Amino acid sequence: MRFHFSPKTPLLSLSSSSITSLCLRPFLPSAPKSHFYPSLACHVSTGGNLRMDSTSPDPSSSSSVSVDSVADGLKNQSLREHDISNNNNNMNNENKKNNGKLSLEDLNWDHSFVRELPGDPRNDSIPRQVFHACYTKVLPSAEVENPKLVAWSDSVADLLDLDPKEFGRPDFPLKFSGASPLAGAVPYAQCYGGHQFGTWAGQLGDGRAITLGEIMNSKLERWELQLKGAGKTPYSRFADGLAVLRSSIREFLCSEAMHFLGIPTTRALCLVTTGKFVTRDMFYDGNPKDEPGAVVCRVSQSFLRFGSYQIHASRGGEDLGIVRSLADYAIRHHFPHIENMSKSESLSFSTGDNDQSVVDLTSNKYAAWTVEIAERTASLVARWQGVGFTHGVLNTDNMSILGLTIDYGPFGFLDAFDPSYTPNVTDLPGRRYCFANQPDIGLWNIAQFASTLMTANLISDQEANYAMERYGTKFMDDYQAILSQKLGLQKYNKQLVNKLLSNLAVDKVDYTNFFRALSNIKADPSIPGDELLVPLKAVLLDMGKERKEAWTSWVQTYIQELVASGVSDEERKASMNSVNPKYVLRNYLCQSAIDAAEMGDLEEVRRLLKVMERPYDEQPGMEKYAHLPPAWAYRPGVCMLSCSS
Ligand SMILES: Nc1ncnc2c1ncn2[C@@H]1O[C@H](COP(=O)(O)OP(=O)(O)OP(=O)(O)O)[C@@H](O)[C@H]1O
Ligand SMILES: [Mg+2]
Repeated sequence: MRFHFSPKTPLLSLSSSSITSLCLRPFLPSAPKSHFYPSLACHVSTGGNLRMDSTSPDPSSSSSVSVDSVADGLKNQSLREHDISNNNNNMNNENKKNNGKLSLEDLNWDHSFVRELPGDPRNDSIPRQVFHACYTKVLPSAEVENPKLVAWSDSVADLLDLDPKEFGRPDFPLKFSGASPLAGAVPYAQCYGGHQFGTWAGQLGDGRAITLGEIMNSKLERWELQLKGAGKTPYSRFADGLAVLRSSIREFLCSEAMHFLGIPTTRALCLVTTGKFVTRDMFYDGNPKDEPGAVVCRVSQSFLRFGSYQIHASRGGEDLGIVRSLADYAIRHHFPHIENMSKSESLSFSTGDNDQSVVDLTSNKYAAWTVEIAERTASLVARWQGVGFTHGVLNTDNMSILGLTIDYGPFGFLDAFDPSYTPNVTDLPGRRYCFANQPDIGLWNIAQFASTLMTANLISDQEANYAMERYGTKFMDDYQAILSQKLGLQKYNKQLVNKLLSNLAVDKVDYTNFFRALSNIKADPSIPGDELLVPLKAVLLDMGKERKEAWTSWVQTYIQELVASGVSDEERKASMNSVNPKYVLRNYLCQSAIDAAEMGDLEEVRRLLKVMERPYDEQPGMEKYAHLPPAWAYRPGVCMLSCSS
């Protein structure tokens, strides 16, 4: 694969044939290629094209759930419920209690971001363009009344060395709704920009997320804490700075579900309700609805995004120096191996077939950094494809430089296999961010990022090309390895995979349940043809003769491959079940938990978290969480969502 990249010519005359071949383009509705590859303009265009849905609070609006019923329901949750010792049967945690575990007051804060990078001299939250600065110090300001803890993650507390007993403190919800300050925090909102749906949108920034600072744990890991939904900042533009319980439950649960699936992601420490209502326009009927407000405390080693760099490059002039400072900052704290890169390491790569030029990554740390970001992104997207995760809004402001899944908005896991699936109604016209396009979009976003660094003179066009090339190679390698593991095979068999994906799409087979059931196939070529589909009968539903024959033929080929691999059925089943989850956070499961929580019953959110913490285990008694979506799941707002939340 060879890309031509120059700041002067529009990028992405790129032929990403090797990626698109895996992207099931043949199954997609036709969308003009140019839609996916608009010209690269981040360093020349400053035109705003904001796509955020606005909110219009309307006091006269009717609401299906009254403020009082929810408030009462939430009030009834006694503090005893939040006592983590009642909830935590894990002996390890029991042993660790008070053994190196810290209270909120004892957390080890550091504030490297505000200390090392330029800040906004103003600290008000009036919406404005913030120039020459990476952040604005602002305090959480969401209105709060009797906030309640909805859910929490023991495993994230563990990352922070936080004593899980702290979740039971009466003032915990006040602190994590932002109503009462957390000792040691220095809150700020980050300035960033981004390409939204392929168009440069100018300054975006943390419009409703407020970072409290970074916590250094006993392993000297740095963890940034951020309250999402904590009120307005200078980056809120025309919106309210708030988040609703519905979207916060989705973000909280999916952050943790993805982590336990083994997919790099930002994490979530806790979710609290604010006790106040927030009005949102519903995309499906255009009516405003009052919903309970909420705040999620997100945790990540860093929330730096591609857009964190783009905004400064787009402004040019002295702000180009900020791109460099931000790159130095990221490398220093999050890519120390690159900082310490030894010249003696052999890191030279040929850039093309003719081999006229060689990229030496040891001579430019920014190039090595770009390549690593490209590879991490490729690896992340490959993992998404493996579990059927569709992000829904892969704008460059939602792309983490650490290769983490970030921003759980209108995401969705595939139920029936459909490469053109997008969970985001805003995306329906072009399906830019549909499941099958994610690998290409990852590359498009890397191209924007690389271009940003070129604009700041940190990398050459050759190095940018090389990073994109590495994206393609890494994606292919990881995707093929993941698909092979899912099939229980040591070697990637392209024909077998292509035929399988085609069959899955034709028959709209449930992606998760299919792979889980597949481990029941025995590597026995003597099984008669009419019995071959028996192990799959729960997942291959309502099939005519022709389709049965297509599947039988595929299973026959598959069995031949299994026999050739020589692995025992038991061993293969165990290894397949360790990569093919039984439980994924299907949108309808989220919705059930949301419906219950909005009525004041918080148990379903907590139960769902527990199930999603062990996605690869059978979990007897929890089988209903692996069921296909019921008919009601197809109502608008459940499997199809909007960005506005
Ligand atoms: N209710 C809101 N109030 C203020 N700003 C908002 C609101 N919703 C979204 N934004 C801002 O709009 C931009 C794009 O929104 P997007 O849906 O990607 O982000 P988000 O879900 O708020 O944030 P994040 O990427 O931090 O998870 C971001 O700058 C975001 O902060
Ligand atoms: Mg976002």
